[in-house]
Order: sequence, then C-alpha cells, then structure tokens
Amino acid sequence: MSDDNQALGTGAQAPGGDWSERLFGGFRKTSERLTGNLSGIVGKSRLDDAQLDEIEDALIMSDLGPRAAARIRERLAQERFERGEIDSGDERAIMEVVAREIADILRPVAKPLDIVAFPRPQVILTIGVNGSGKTTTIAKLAHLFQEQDYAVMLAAGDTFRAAAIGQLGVWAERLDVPIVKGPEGGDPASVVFDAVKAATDDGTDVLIVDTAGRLQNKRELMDELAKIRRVLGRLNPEAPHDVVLVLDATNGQNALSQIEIFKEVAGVTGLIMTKLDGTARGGVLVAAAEQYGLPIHAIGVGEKIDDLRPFNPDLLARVIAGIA
Ligand SMILES: Nc1nc2c(ncn2[C@@H]2O[C@H](COP(=O)(O)OP(=O)(O)OP(=O)(O)O)[C@@H](O)[C@H]2O)c(=O)[nH]1
Repeated sequence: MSDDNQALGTGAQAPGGDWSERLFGGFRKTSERLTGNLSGIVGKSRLDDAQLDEIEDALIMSDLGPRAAARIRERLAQERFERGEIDSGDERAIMEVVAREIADILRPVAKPLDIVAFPRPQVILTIGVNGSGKTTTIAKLAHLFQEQDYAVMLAAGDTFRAAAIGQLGVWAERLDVPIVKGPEGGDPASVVFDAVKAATDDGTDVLIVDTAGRLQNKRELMDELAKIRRVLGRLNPEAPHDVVLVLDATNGQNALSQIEIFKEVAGVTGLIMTKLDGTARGGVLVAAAEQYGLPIHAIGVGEKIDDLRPFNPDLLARVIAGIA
C-alpha cells in the first residue's frame, strides 16, 4: 500500500517528500494567486480598516468566497486588537493568520470515506456533471479501497452515453475489478439493482456507482436518482450509504452552484473536488467548506490513479496560504 493511499484512508498526513511536493505543486497556482492578490496590499501601510477591507476583497477575488473572507478579516482585526499591532509589513505574520483561519474553516469538514457499512456492501453513489472528473475519481477510489484490501465492484449507472460505460469498463479492466453494466440507453436503476445483488452475493465490500450528470434537465435527473434510491432501498434500506458529489475546481464559483443544485436533487453526503492541480481557483475549496459544511472526503490533484489526496485541513490551509 502506498503512503498516499494509507493517508487517505485514515485522514492522516503521509510522510515522505514526494507526497507533499506533489500537493504543493498542485496548489502552486492557487497560492500564487492568493499571495499575488495580497502582496500588493500588505506591507504598504499600517494594518488599518481600509487595508483590512482590501485584504477581504483580495480573498474574495481568490475564490475563497465572501463568508470565508469576512471570517479571515475578522480574525486579522481581532489579532491586531489582541496583539497590539500586526506589523503590516510582516507578510508572513498575516499569512499565518490567514492559514489559521482557513484551517479552522476546513477542519470540521475533513472526513475520509471510510468503509463501515454492515451488512456489506457499502454503496457509494457518485454524482456530478459530465467532465467533472467523476469517472477518474471512481477509478481512484476503487484503487484506494483495493489497496486497503477491500473487495470493490463498479456499476455503470450512467447508461446515457456509451462512452461513459466504455470508459468505466476500461478502468475496471485496468484495476481488475468486476463491473456491472447495461446497454446504452438502458435503465440505470436496473443496472444498480443487478449490481447490488451481485455485490451482495459476491461478498463485495464497496460498490461504487456511476450516475449520469445531466444537470440541464433537473427534473429528469431527480427522477432518475429517486428511482435508483428506491431500488437500492428495496435491497438494502441503508443504501446508498454515501452520495458523493464530484466537483471540478476549475469551475470556480460555478462549483458552488453545482453543490446547491445537487444538494437539492440528490441529497449529497460529501464532496470530492478534482483538478486542484494546475488551477488558480483552488480557493473555492474553502468557499465550499464555509458555505455548505458538507464533508470533504478527498481532493484530486492529477490524472493518475493515485492522484487522490487526503483532505488534510492544516496542511492544505498552509499550502493555500503559500507558507507550507
Ligand atoms: N488535472 C487533472 N485532471 C483530472 C483530474 N481528475 C480527472 N481529470 C481529467 O479530467 C477529464 C475528465 O475526467 P472524467 O473522469 O472523464 O470525467 P467525467 O466527469 O467522468 O466526465 P465524462 O466522462 O465526460 O462524464 C479527464 O481527462 C481526466 O483525466 C484531476 O484531479 N486533475
């Protein structure tokens, strides 16, 4: 088992330079944007109200969202009050405060996806718009659970597009995990029914279900998910145990409206944010945590099978603030 995946399962930080280097590399653009936005402000004058306003605006411009920005501003104002004056020229001291508040925002939502369902299988429904990285994330999760010695099965519940079924099939073959699929245009609920039956009969620990993410037709999506839930419930009243929304960080604030919609139509129980590598919009992770308080299970920082990282709030906060 790799350190990365062990860490994801336990929520702890894995040792080893490679792990952190890749995480830092992934978040480089986000932290550069944040520090870039702030560097024109801090160090200019005393940390007065006007400057705090500018810092708040810069945090909003860095995708952290108005609520997190207001919290950070408040914390800076408080520290200035308590400690006398934060030297505004001391960028490091300011970024330490920023990181502390971000960590406080992220800590309550850090929750690894643990396999605890009894009876098995634990059914994880994955949802998200096309292109969010859902299929890749399913593969990464399957790999992670395999590494933890769980028996994994996939269900190709996105019967809307042949490509989606095919892509998941390729991953299943590569990972050597069984997959249950139906014909293109078939009934997703019937695929899910077959999958739960097969997983139960085989003593599978985790069943990861792909679903179609057609947000353009909310009603249809809602009906489809409701039907999947009904069918699942018939076989196992506890299922689905998890409804994981996969979000693409490069969508920035749009990712937040997706949370809003999917929460309403699908009863989201947790988030995985992907493509945090190579985007300057990683601040949206903080906005999502602050606004919705939904558990964040992991983050995607690349296209490779082990590019799913644990959600480590303290480390992430420092990485985002550029002081890790
Ligand atoms: N850089 C980066 N690319 C990613 C990440 N996760 C997924 N991708 C890529 O994003 C693209 C879309 O990923 P998919 O997994 O196919 O997304 P999907 O949501 O299933 O999309 P559809 O197949 O269109 O339904 C692929 O090229 C993936 O390799 C990530 O964390 N980082």
